[in-house]
Amino acid sequence: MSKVPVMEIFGPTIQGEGMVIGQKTMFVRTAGCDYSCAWCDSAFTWDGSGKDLIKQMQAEEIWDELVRLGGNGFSFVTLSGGNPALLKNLSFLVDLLKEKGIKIGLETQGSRWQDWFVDIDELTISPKPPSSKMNTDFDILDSIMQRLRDANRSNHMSLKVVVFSDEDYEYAKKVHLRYPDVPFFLQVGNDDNKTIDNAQLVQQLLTKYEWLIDKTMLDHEFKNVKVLPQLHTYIWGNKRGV
Ligand SMILES: C[S@@+](CC[C@H](N)C(=O)[O-])C[C@H]1O[C@@H](n2cnc3c(N)ncnc32)[C@H](O)[C@@H]1O
Ligand SMILES: Nc1nc2[nH]cc(C(=O)O)c2c(=O)[nH]1
Ligand code: SF4
Ligand SMILES: [Mg+2]
Repeated sequence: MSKVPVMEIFGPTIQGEGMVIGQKTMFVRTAGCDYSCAWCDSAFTWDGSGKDLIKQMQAEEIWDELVRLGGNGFSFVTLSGGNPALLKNLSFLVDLLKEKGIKIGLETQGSRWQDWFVDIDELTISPKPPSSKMNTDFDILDSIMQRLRDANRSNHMSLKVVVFSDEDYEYAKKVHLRYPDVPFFLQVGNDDNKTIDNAQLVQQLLTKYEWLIDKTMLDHEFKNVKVLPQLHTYIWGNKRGV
């Protein structure tokens, strides 16, 4: 059937990350991931802790929920997870959103390809650095980047690497230099993704943001790059569904 496992639908909120940071958007978060990043801030999508929240939904049901939450006050929907790229059937939702005139964003890590990627307006590929404990399959990543280029999607995609350490930073640079023409974003890692002490979290994140900016500004090999915070964490901390 044409259903997909949905973990949560929320919004309107702002896109807190990457190429369309600040964009008013709704979110559809799918369940399941082929990775298990050490610092995943959405581990409930894959570690079993959120399994009772998973709903198998048709595209029309997802649309109804988006409209129930957002009324006619939204024009952008971001698909995230988990890894939405595990789900061939998301093509039905992508088609429906296009039909409704809604712009679509996607967050994925670059481990899987889906044909519906070419219909995404703002596609973020976020390969994972060493601190995640995941290994990047660069053959797969190369083929995804090539397919997107071949489909003339270069203006609709970007790379985003989350950085927690010097080693992560070097990995990020390697990714950037491998695909130098693709818009590239560095993002501050949140290594305290359980705390409810927002004041302390923000202090910590600001310090790390300054560290990442300082490092990048002194680096002559990293030229055309944007250094961003994970904006929503500076506003809502680790709260879910925002
Ligand atoms: C939860 S993931 C879901 C989409 C997809 N699985 C991916 O990783 O790109 C969405 C984004 O959040 C980032 N992220 C996850 N945990 C984070 C953390 N603790 N600090 C900063 N960014 C994080 C990921 O790197 C990714 O760019
Ligand atoms: N506001 C907000 N922006 C986000 N950008 C990427 C998110 C994600 O979890 O994929 C996310 C999220 O969960 N909330
Ligand atoms: S790839 Fe994304 S959702 Fe999957 S574990 Fe890593 S950060 Fe979490
Ligand atoms: Mg998130």
